[in-house]
Amino acid sequence: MSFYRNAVWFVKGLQEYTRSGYEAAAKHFVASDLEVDVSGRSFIITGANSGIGKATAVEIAKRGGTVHMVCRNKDRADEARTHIVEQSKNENVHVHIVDMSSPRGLWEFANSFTQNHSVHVLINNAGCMVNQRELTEDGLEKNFATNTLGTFILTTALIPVLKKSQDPRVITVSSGGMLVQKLNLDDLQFEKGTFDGTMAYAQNKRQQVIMTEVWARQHKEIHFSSMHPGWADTPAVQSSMPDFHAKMKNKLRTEAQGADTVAWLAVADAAAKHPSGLFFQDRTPVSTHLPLAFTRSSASEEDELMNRLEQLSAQFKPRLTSGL
Ligand SMILES: NC(=O)c1ccc[n+]([C@@H]2O[C@H](COP(=O)([O-])OP(=O)(O)OC[C@H]3O[C@@H](n4cnc5c(N)ncnc54)[C@H](O)[C@@H]3O)[C@@H](O)[C@H]2O)c1
Repeated sequence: MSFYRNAVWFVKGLQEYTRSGYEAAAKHFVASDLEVDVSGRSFIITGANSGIGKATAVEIAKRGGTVHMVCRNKDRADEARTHIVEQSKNENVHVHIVDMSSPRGLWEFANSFTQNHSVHVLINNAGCMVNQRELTEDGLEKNFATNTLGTFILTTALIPVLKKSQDPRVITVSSGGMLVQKLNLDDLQFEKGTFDGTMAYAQNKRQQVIMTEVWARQHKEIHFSSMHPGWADTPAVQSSMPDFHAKMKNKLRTEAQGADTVAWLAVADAAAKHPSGLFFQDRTPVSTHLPLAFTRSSASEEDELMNRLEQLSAQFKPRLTSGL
């Protein structure tokens, strides 16, 4: 089954996820969708110092939005901030230093952030593909801690404040790679068998899509989406998938092309007209399953995922003053 899924996925990717796939899809885009002014709206973008996150930050800042960059490394974040301000001529770009793989750090960030700022749109963009099984200082597997638990905690912590905003949205940058994985509740932190970083990543990205669907059902006031940026030439692809990058580099999308649907989901009125909870590719909702791939999970399995994440994240929740 995994050979079938991988083969079908790769053929689909060559047609759709490449630069030529983007160019074909872009012929149907409505240019005026992005002709908006989002001054006064506040956007949190995780991993905004690089790749798709940085390109998204530029697009939002150009349209007047206030950008809150959530990044791990201060020097890299400050450098990216300078670039975003230069490109957009918008000074309302702020840096917050947070490690997405640190549950405690995330709870603390969300608590202090919400005491001083509003948020209209959360963009869960930070992500990693760590190819060896590594643990964080809390003993969590690193891909899981960053991609799944980090996304879960930041979103959960911000949902109450998002609900107080006008037209609140949450966009999670997942990956088409998730199409090869079925939710696996037996081994959330990849303790069993031989570790495969690509499959761990794809499993996390499947979990992000499921979280988005469940949140959309639970929180009707907020518009949730997940998305696939296509195959874009970013530092993550260069460092985590060097063979893929070497073979595909002439076919990869630019960072801006990868960011297009993220920005569209974040600012366009047309995006919010779609139902909440869908998975997008090139401004269009697409299936979250390949044909005959048997990757669907049951509602009870999906609830179980959310319960496990809730329990795990609660272990790291400090006593906080604002009652998050
Ligand atoms: N580039 C692609 O082809 C592609 C395809 C599918 C999905 N994606 C997804 O797009 C998103 C952005 O990736 P990219 O390709 O732009 O790569 P990138 O390396 O340029 O960006 C990833 C960002 O996440 C940040 N990050 C990683 N771990 C973090 C942590 N623990 N704490 C805080 N920040 C952390 C990085 O510092 C970086 O800013 C990721 O979620 C990735 O999975 C990318």
